[in-house]
Amino acid sequence: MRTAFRVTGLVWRSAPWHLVAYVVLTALGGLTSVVVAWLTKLALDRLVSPGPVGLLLALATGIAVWGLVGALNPQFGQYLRAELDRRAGLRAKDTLFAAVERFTGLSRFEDPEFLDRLRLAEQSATSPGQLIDSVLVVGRGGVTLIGFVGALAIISPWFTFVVLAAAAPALLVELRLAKQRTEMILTLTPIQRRELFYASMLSMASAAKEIRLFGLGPLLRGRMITEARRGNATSRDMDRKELVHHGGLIALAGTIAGTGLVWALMAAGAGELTVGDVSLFVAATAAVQSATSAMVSAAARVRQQVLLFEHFDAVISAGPDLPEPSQPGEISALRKGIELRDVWFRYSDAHPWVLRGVNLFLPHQSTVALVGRNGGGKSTIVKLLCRFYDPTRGEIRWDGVDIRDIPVGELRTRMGAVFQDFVAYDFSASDNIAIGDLSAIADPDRIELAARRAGVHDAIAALPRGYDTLLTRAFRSQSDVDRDPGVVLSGGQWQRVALARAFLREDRDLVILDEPSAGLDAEAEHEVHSRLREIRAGRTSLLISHRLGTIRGADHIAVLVDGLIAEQGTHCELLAADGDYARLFNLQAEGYLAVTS
Ligand SMILES: Nc1ncnc2c1ncn2[C@@H]1O[C@H](COP(=O)(O)OP(=O)(O)OP(=O)(O)O)[C@@H](O)[C@H]1O
Repeated sequence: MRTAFRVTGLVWRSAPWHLVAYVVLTALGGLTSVVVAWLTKLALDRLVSPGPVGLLLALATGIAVWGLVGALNPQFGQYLRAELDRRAGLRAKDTLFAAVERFTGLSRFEDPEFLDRLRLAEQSATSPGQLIDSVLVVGRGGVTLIGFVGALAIISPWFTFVVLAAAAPALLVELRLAKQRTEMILTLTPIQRRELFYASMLSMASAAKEIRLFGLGPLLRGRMITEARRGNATSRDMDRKELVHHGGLIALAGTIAGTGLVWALMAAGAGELTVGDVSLFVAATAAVQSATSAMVSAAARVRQQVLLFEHFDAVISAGPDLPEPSQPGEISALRKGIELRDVWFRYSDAHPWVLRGVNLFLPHQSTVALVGRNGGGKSTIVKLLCRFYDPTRGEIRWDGVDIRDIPVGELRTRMGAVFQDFVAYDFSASDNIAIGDLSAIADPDRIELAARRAGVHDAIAALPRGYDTLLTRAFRSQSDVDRDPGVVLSGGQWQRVALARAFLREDRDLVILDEPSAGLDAEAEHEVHSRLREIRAGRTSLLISHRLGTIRGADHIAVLVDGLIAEQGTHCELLAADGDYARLFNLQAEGYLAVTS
């Protein structure tokens, strides 16, 4: 009931007048058949024993008018129902994704159960009007039922009882089916998500190269079809169950109606019923049966929709994924530095340890470079600094304050970052740069300056519509004037767009650069690193790069081995120590020497 009220509240807030109109229309819909049946009975009786013509005319007009109301009702109802869904669906979607936005960490997006639930929530958010509709069908059925049960009871009380009693097993059967259908939807959700994944891979430009070169099409298509078959088998089972049960219920209703008709005709033949009574009996039996069956299946649908809507409710009322500070501390401009103190981390209890007691200090206004093997945990440290996860053990302190005690939004406004796996959005070039700082979205000068500093201005200026060019070929511009297709940037150009985002945030207290020059040619790398030195000058920064030549100028270099900082110092100190860093550095240097010799 609580969920049903919440949905009603949502629909009411989204479209109150449409809801009122829909309720009135539904009630009228329920009344129409009762009124028409009674008027028909009276008109037929009048025909058999003629009276004043005026009365017959009034009855005939009444039947015609109510018949017209009955015919138009579904059309208006359909429009109102669709409008309710559109308006309430919009609000529900907004509410749902606003709730998703409130999850500040990443763990929920890596939890298949949560993702299944989110999909169910999305599905129920698309048509919250369905639940209202089903409730109203129950109400409309109620109105029809009351109207006809009276008529039927006058003609035959025992038969009324039989017709109504037949609805009880139907209700039980429908409720059971609704429960099973809900369970089926839960089973189907992960199957459908996988099927959707394969289908999107098959139509995604970014995957098209490998799919074609490696001949992956049949594999992906085969897997997609396997999932679709699995889904079909699950829903087929359910459909068969419904067929059997509904078939049984319809056979029962038909038998009762047929028996009733035989009795009514025999009674009319014996003079116990009038022709009008027979007409009313037939109409009442059909109406009571269809109203009870509609009510019963609508009641079952209400139950199913409530169960599904509970997933929507669960997502929008889910607590924070990262604990919020009970007494949030103030975050001020960084003055001393950021310290990782005995930080241990694993992605979940089922995952191995990635960090095993990292101690690292990022002093104010200096650059710390982090190096280590692939999978060593460097990007994980970045994610912890941004508080996408909390350390499993240990703490990270911002000028001595645990970052868990600082509101996460404020912490993040103090940071700029180029992530190793930055996102190439299907937006215009201008918007793609403004991603770095949305306050620049309407400031073309700031965007251009950032692009110039990242060395990508000339490339963007040369595009068909300059900064307004879409950086994707999956969509067309929405402008009526311009139907130019978008363009695809090269990997290195994208890398520079990501750098331009960082330039927009260069005034932040902490700048994180995770492989910022990956994909750049040697000249560009050299140029970009000299520009990055500009960003880093006088700021606190963390630089991650596998090209050790680009980090030798860092104030401090830390080497991450087996989840621990194995050595740290300046480039010269580490070379002198002749440890891991010296070995890796010499290995790379030898590679360059070998080419030149
Ligand atoms: N979201 C995640 N869930 C589970 N394990 C993860 C996740 N992200 C990373 N890992 C694991 O954590 C370990 C460290 O990964 P991380 O990306 O931090 O390494 P890295 O040092 O940045 O590597 P690279 O030099 O290749 O970029 C790897 O074993 C990786 O498989």
